[in-house]
Amino acid sequence: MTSQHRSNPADFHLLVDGIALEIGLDADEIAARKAYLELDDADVAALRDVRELLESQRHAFSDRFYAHLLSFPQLRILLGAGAETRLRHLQAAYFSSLTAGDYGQDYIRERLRVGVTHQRIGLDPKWYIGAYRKYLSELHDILWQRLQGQPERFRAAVEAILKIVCFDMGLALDTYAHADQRSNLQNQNYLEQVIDGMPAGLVVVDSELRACSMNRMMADLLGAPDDALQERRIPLDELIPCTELVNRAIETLASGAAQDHVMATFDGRADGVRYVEFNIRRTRKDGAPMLLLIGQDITFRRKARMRLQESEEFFRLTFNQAAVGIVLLGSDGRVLRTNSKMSHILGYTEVELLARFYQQFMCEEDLAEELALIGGLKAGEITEYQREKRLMRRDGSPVWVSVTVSSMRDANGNQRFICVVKDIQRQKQAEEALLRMANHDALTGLPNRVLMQDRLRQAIMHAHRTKRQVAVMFIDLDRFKHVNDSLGHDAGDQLIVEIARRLSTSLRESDTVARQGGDEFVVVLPDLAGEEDAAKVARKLLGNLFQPLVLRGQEVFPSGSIGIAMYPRDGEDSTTLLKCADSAMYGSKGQGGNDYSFYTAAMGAQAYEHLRMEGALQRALQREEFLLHYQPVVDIETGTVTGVEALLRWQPHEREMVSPADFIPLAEETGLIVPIGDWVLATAMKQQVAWVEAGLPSLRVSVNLSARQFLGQDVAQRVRALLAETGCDPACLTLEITESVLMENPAAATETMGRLAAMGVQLAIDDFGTGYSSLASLKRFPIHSLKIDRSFVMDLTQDADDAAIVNAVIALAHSMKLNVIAEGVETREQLDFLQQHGCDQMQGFCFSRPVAPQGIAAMLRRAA
Ligand SMILES: Nc1nc2c(ncn2[C@@H]2O[C@@H]3COP(=O)(O)O[C@H]4[C@@H](O)[C@H](n5cnc6c(=O)[nH]c(N)nc65)O[C@@H]4COP(=O)(O)O[C@H]3[C@H]2O)c(=O)[nH]1
Repeated sequence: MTSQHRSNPADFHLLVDGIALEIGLDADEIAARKAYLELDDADVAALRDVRELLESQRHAFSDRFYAHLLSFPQLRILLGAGAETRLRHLQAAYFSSLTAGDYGQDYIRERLRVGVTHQRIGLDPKWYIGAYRKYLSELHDILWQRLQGQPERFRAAVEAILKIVCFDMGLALDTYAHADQRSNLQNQNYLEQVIDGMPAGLVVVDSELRACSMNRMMADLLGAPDDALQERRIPLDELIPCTELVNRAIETLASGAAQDHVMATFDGRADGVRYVEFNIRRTRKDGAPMLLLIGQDITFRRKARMRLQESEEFFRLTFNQAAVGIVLLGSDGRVLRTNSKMSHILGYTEVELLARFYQQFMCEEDLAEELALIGGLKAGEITEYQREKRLMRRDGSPVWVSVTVSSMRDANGNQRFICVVKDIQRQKQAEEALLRMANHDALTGLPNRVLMQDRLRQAIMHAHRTKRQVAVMFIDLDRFKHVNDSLGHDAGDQLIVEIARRLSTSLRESDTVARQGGDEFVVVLPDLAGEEDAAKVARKLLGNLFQPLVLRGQEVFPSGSIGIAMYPRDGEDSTTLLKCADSAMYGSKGQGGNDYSFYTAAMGAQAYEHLRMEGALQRALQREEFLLHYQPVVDIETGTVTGVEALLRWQPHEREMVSPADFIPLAEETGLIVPIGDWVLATAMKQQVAWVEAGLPSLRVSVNLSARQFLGQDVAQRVRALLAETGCDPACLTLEITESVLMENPAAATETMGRLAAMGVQLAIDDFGTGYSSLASLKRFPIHSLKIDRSFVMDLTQDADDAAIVNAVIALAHSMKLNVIAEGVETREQLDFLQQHGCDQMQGFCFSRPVAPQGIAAMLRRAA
C-alpha cells in the first residue's frame, strides 16, 4: 500500500464527492447513463432473480477470479503484499451489491471510490478492464451451468449483468481518468513549485537553442523579469551571453552526453559579475530533444575564494617584502616560516633559518626571561609581549632588535608564535652615542658634569649606608689661560687632554674624574675613611700633574689648585659639596696654586658674599644704581683742564656707595662687566656731548675698558655704534686699557686698537709700570698716551728709585711721541717734580677728586 491509501476516510469521501461533482455525476447524468445502457427495472429484477444463485457460488467464483489476477506478477506488485484477503473482502461486497438491485448514490459512490483507488495505486485501465472481463466470463459460466434449461432467465440475467458491469466500468473509467488528470495537474503544480523554489536556476532550452522557460532563481541570477520568456523564446546566447555555455549546450544537444561544472560568467546587472556553474542534461518533450540547464550560483563562493586568494597574496607579499623581520614559530620554537628581512637581520639564509630554533638566536643572558615570557604566552596569561634585546647573528655578533611576539593558533588548532623583529641596531648605537655625548666630555672622553653629579649622588647614598665618607675635589689648572693665549687653543686642548689622562691614571676604577668645563676638573672619591685619605690622593694628583710636558716645543709644568669638600662634614648633597669644593679651590688659588685646601666655613661666607654681590650687581643695572663721576685731567704747563676720566660709581638704594675696586673684579668674573661697560661708554659719550651743547669747551673724555670688554666682544664695532648714536666726536674720546690686557692677547689687541685708532679714537695705557712690558714692546700698538700708575707717583719725592722710573718713563715716552699723564698726584711736590721732568698732564686729589658732572661744568665755567 502506498501512503496515499492511508489518507483519512473523511477526506477520501470528500475527494470522491468532489470528483463526482467535477465530472457532473448528478441524478440526470446517472439516469442518462442508465438509459444509454438500457438498464431498466427489468434488468434490476433479473439481477435480483439470480442473486441467491450467484451467492452460493461466491467463494468458488472468488477463487478463480483471484487465481487469474494474481498469476500476473505486475499486478501482484501493484496490489501489494497481503492484498488477496482485503480484495476478496471487497470483491464479496461488490459481488453482493451487484445483484442487490439497489444502484443508487451509495452504489455509485462505491464505484467512484474504486476508480480513484485504482488511479492512486497506478492500476491502469487495462488491468481492471481485464478484471471485468474475467468477472463477466465467470458469471456467464455460472449462470450457464445453472440456467441451461431456462434460456429466457439466462439471457435476461446475462443481459442485466452486462449492463450493470458496463455501467460500473464507465463510472470507474471516468473516475480513473479524472483522478489521473487531477493527479497530473497536481504533480505538475508540485513540480513547478519544486522547480521554482529550488535553490538552483533552471532554464529549459529547445532543440533550436532557444530558452523556453526558466525558474525564478534563474531569472534572479540573470537579473531578468520572471515573465521574460512569456512573450517569445529567447536564444540562449542572448539570455546567457557566455560562449562556453552555448558551445557545451550545442555538444549536449548533439551527443546527449551530460555536461557538468560548466562555468559561466556574466553581468548580473545590479549585483555585478555573477559566477554560475551549470550542469547540462538532454531530455525529450513531446518527442523533441530539449536541454535542461541547471545553474548553481557560486558567486559568493567564488568571490570569497578570490578574496581569500587576494588576502593570501597580500599576506605573502607583505610577509616577504616587509621592512621588518617576521618569523612564524612552532610551539617548540622551531622556525616554520620566515622572510628575507629576517635573513638580512640575522645573516642566515632562509633555508638555514628554517632548520633552527628561535632559542638559538638568543643571548645567553636573555634566555631565562625570554623563556618565561613564552611560557606566559603558552599558558594564555598574556597574548603578546614586546622587548628590546640582542639576537645573535650568524657571525656571532649581537644585533639590537625590537621584538613583538604574539600567540596564535593555526587551522589545526596548534599553537604558533609570530615574531615581528625590527632592526634597531643603528637606533641603539645612536642612543648610546647620544648618551655618551650627554654624559661625557667630547675633548677628553671623561664623564661630564651631569654624569659626575650622578656618580656623586650614588657615592653619597653608598657612604650614607656604610657610614663612610666621600671627598669631592675641585681642580683648576694654574695659568692655563696663559698657555692658551701664548701657545694657542690647540696647545691648550692638548694640555687639557694630557691633564685628563694624568688625573685618570692617578686614581682607582671606583673614583670618578670629570671635566667640569674649561680647565676645571672634579674628582669624586667614594668610600673614604677620612680626610687624610683625600689629602693623600690630592698630593699624589699634584705630584703627577707637575711633570714636564712639551707643547709647541716649549716645556710646560702644569700645576693645579685643588679644593676638597668632605661628605658628610661639609654638606650632605652634591650641590653643596661641589660649591664647598669650589670655594676651597679658590682658597688654594689665593695661596699661589699648586696646592690643595680643605673647605672651611670662612670660605663659605666669602663664597656667599660673592653670590650676594653678583645678584645685587645684576639688579643694579636694571634699577639704574650706577652713575659716573669725572676726574679732571689737567695740563701741567698751563694748569687748564683738558679732559676728564670717567669713573664708575655704584650707589645701591639706601646703602653706602660701593667702590669700583670692590665690584669691578666680580663684574669681570661674571661677565656683567660687558653690559655695565657698555652703559659707561654710552653715558660718558652722552655727557661729553651734553657739555658741548651746554656751551662749555670740548673736553676729552677717558673711559676705562676692562680686559673682558676689550678682548671678549667686538668693542670697535660697539664704539662706532655708540659714537653714531650719541653724536660724540671720536677725537674727544680716549679709551684706557691696562698694560696686562695688551699682553694677554697681543695679536687681538693690535687688531682692535688699529680699528679704534682708525676711527679717530685715542688710546691710553693705564697703570703703566705695574706690568712687565717694556716700553719698546708698546711700539707696535697705536697708542697716544701713557698713564703712570699712582703707586710710582705716591713715593716720588721720597723714593729715588720711583723718581728715576718716572723720569725714565717720561723721557722714553716722549721719544716715542707719546703723551704722558701722571695719576694720583696729591701734593705740590709731586706736581713740581712732574712739571720739572716734562710730564704733560696729570690728575689727582691735589687738583680735584672725581666729581659729579655738574661739578665739572662749574669748574669749567669758573675757569672761563
Ligand atoms: N689715592 C688717590 N687716588 C686717586 C687720586 N686721584 C685719582 N684717584 C683714584 O684713582 C683711580 C683712578 O682710576 P684707575 O687707575 O683707572 O682705577 C680705576 C679703574 O681701574 C676702575 N674703574 C673705575 N671706573 C671704571 C669703569 O668705568 N670701567 C672700568 N673697566 N674700570 C673702572 O676702578 C679703579 C678705581 O677707581 P676709583 O676708585 O674711582 O679710583 C680712581 C680715582 O678715584 C689721588 O690723588 N689719590
